Amino acid sequence: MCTAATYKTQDFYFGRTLDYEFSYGDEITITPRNYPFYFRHMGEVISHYAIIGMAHVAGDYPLYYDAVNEKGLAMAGLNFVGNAVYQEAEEGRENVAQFEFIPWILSKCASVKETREVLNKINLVGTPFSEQLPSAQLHWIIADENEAITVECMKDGMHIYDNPVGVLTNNPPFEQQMFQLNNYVGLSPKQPENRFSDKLNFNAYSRGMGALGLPGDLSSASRFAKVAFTKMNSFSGTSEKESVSQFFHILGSVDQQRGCCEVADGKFEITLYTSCCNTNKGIYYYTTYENHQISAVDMFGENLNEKELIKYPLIKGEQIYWQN
Ligand SMILES: C[C@H](CCC(=O)NCCS(=O)(=O)O)[C@H]1CC[C@H]2[C@@H]3[C@H](O)C[C@@H]4C[C@H](O)CC[C@]4(C)[C@H]3C[C@H](O)[C@]12C
Repeated sequence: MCTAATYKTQDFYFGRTLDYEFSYGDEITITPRNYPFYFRHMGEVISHYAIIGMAHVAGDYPLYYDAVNEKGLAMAGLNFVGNAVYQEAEEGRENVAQFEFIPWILSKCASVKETREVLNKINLVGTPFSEQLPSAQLHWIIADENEAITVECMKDGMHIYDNPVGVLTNNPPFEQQMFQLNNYVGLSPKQPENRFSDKLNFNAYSRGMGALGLPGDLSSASRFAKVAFTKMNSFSGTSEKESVSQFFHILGSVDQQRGCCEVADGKFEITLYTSCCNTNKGIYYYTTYENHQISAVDMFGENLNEKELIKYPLIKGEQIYWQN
């Protein structure tokens, strides 16, 4: 399972949890402006916007999971198993392989508005990256500081939804996730008022009872409601540190601990990493399952006119600050 969210204070933040039972070998990867992209069906793009994000780099190609470009457009792919259906390549259309989707959009679009136009022309195809890395069944959230959308390719074609809540998890399809939020309309961060019956006396014996009924399990539909409630009611200062801290708390509401989601005998899905990107400043913050200290890579700290990928391995292992 995975969860993605957006958050706006002074700047705009975008990030995700990557929940899985193993890592593909992920690195913070900066694709500078002159790294040549060779798109399988669309040819070469020599110069483009710079991108920073989490990727598995295979054969010098950045297979991005989530990323943001230098214009502040952000995008993440999350599992959509059993629902994602890609098309066959067609003559005369902009055929983009599923693994190229993030590079294709982030290399050329500066906003969601521009993305919508590019999406109208795309035919998202299932061409695999390699025999070892076949097509992943995903859906995507794409966001800038003004709006967010969800893109789902299903058997009846590509759907582009406005995403007013700015979150995405996994199954079921996005329209159903949004519909199910109706179940929680009565929840509130305030203490509950008695609407049950004026013939009974109630005692709000604990704080937090206004949100009683908010799910806490790890299913995708439950995480959608949990993180939507947390994000929509989130309150923080607007400084960088306060915003980043709050963002990690928002995604912390759907963190997966080893042991609670068994996907095969003795194999557990966990939150391998959590990311938070300041899309305005091009800074990629992250924590990993074993390292709660926030680490960061600043895209603009690099020479973005280079041609070679710039990679930073994840810092793993707890960084404990001893006070005596
Ligand atoms: C496994 C990841 C998604 C995690 C997730 O959503 N878990 C939910 C589990 S569940 O459904 O709810 O059960 C996805 C997100 C991005 C994916 C990667 C990216 O799409 C980039 C390439 C794409 C290649 O086609 C396959 C390898 C790959 C390197 C992908 C491997 C894997 O499918 C990733 C890492």
